[in-house]
Amino acid sequence: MSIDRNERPLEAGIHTDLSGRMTYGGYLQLDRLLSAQHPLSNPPHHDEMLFIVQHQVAELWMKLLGHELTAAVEHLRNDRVWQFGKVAARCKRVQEQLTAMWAVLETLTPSEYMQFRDVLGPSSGFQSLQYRSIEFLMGNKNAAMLRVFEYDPDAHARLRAALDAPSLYDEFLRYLARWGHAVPASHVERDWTRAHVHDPALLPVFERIYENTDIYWREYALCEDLVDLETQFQIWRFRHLRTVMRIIGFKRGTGGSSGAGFLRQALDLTFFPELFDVRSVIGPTR
Ligand code: HEM
Ligand SMILES: N[C@@H](CC(=O)c1ccccc1NC=O)C(=O)O
Repeated sequence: MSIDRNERPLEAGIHTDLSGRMTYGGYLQLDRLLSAQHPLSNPPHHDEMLFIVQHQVAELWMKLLGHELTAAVEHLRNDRVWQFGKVAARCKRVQEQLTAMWAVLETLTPSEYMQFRDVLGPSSGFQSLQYRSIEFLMGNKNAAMLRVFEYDPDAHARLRAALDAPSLYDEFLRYLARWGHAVPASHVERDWTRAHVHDPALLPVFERIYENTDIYWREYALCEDLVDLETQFQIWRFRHLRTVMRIIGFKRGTGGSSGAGFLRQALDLTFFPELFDVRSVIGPTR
């Protein structure tokens, strides 16, 4: 019995003749994925691998998040509330992964990072197409961000498409209008390229939902999903800021910004402001 030798025997059914057949590495294209980590420091700095892998993994999770959020918007557009909830639940789990990742990067000391930071030149996460697309998809539109992508016409066109399309919040407000809620017409048809700006006229809509959850339980569940998504997004931004402060303090960013001060301003951006504001006007209900 080979278990005595602390070995697990192969079972007879296990495939060992895999030439010309679908394999693990082939299906996942691991040869491409795992040959895309090239430290630029010379000689290679041990910690640059962490920096590269950390960003690549974040971009992979963002790929899934963008994919799921796009589906979520489509579900809302077609009144598929249950399907929306299912996709939103997955998005939240992905966001948790993205947030938990900061703890890995925080093992990089300030002086280790300074030993290879110069190889980054003017590159910065500020130029992440996927990150900016997700922000646009959620509703933080900002046409000025497109300028950063002028060097790459394909990326520019993709971000432009995200700017032009209704966001998650836009589709949510349109959903509410379709289902009889008093959403002002200015939210049902508008210039989608503009960021949503806080509108007190939306408060009665949400007040009615939050004060009558037994009637509007569908709408309430949707609202709370959006609140979760925004909260998770803000936690990611906050953890990014704290990691940045811990590693480069208040140095300027490689992307040309003031650094921590610039990132802190992002904490004041909001996707679904009325969903937080409504709580200030809710009274006791019986
Ligand atoms: C040593 C680690 C890191 C430092 C020191 C850092 C620093 C910065 C700074 C200073 C900015 C502002 C733009 C600039 O001037 O460069 C920025 C933006 C950004 N970084 Fe990082 N970052 C780090 C890691 C990461 C990681 C792991 C990601 C994940 C993809 C990331 C994603 C972003 C994004 C998306 C922005 C744009 C944020 C916005 O527009 O509000 N960063 N980063
Ligand atoms: N902005 C960072 C550099 C940086 O973190 C970075 C550089 C290249 C690719 C991704 C990056 N991550 C986030 O900004 C810095 O100022 O050190």
